[in-house]
Amino acid sequence: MGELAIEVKGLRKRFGAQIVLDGIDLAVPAGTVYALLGPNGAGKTTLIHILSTLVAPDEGSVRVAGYDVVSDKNMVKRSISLTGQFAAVDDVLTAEENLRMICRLSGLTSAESRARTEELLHYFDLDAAAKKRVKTYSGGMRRRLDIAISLVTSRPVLFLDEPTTGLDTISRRSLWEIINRLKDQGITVFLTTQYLEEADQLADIITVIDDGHVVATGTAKELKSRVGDEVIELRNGNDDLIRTVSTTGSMLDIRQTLNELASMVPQDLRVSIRKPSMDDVFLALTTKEMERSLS
Ligand SMILES: Nc1ncnc2c1ncn2[C@@H]1O[C@H](COP(=O)(O)OP(=O)(O)OP(=O)(O)O)[C@@H](O)[C@H]1O
Repeated sequence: MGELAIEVKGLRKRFGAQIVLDGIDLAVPAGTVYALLGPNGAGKTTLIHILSTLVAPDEGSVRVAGYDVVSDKNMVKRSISLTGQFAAVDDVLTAEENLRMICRLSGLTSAESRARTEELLHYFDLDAAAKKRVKTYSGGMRRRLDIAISLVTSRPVLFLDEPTTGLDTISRRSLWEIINRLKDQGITVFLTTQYLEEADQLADIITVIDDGHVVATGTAKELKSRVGDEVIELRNGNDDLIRTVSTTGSMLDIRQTLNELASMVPQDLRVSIRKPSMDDVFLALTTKEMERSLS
C-alpha cells in the first residue's frame, strides 16, 4: 500500500456512558475516494469530526496527512477541507461574493481572490448563477458552492459528510463527477453517505461501521462477494420484496435453496435471481438495519 492519507488505530470515543466508537482501525491510501457507510447513529459524523480535529479522541492514534490530530492539530487543520451536512453559505450574498469573502478571509490578495473565485465558479459550473443571491439556488447548486468554498485553499484531504443527501439524481451525479475530478488531481476524498449506490459508484474503498465498530472494509466488488455470488429474490403479486437469500448460483444450490424456502413461504411468490447489490451488503452487515427491515 502506498502513502496513507488517513491512519486510525484503536480509536475509541464515548459521550457520557455511551461508547460511540469502539476500537476503529482505518487505513486510507492517499489519492483515493473512501466511503464510510453505516446506519443512523453508527458514529460516522463523530468519526469525521475526530479526523477533522473538531472532536478529540479518547483513545487510539489518529493521523491525517501524516500529522497526529491531537499533538499536531494545527498541521492537520492546514491539510484538510471539511464540508458538513448543512451548507455553510451566506444566503443573502451571491456565489461570487461568498467565494470572494472566504478567499480574502483565507489570506489571498484581492487579485488572487478574484482569480480563485472565477476558477472555482467555473469548476463547479456556477458561472451563470455567480451574480444571483444564494437564496435563489437549488439544493444541488448550494451544495456545489459549499464544496467550492471548502476548496478555496487547496488541501490534500477533503472530508464530505453526506455530500449528496437530499439532492436529486442529476445533482448527485454532477457532484460525483466533481469528486472524481478532485481525486484525479490527487486529493483524498473521505465521505460519509447514506446512499449505497453512491459508495458503489464512487468509492475505491468502502468501510461499513455499525454500533461503533468496523464491520467490513473493501472494494464494492469485494464486499458484494461476501454476500454470495447471486441473490434469489422472492416477490408477491404487488411486487413487494418478501425475502432475499444468497446462493452460489449453481443449479444444485438454487434448487436446494428453493426447496428449503418452499416450506416457509407461499408457493405463488415470484422468483428472480440477480447479482448482489450494496443494499444486500448493508443489510447483511449491519445488525440494526437487519432488525429494522424485519420489524
Ligand atoms: N456531542 C455529543 N454528545 C452526546 N452524544 C453524541 C454527541 N454526538 C453524537 N452523539 C451520539 O453518538 C452516536 C453517534 O452519532 P453520529 O452523529 O456520529 O452518528 P452517524 O453515524 O453520523 O449518524 P447519522 O447518519 O444519523 O448522522 C449517536 O447515538 C449520537 O446521539
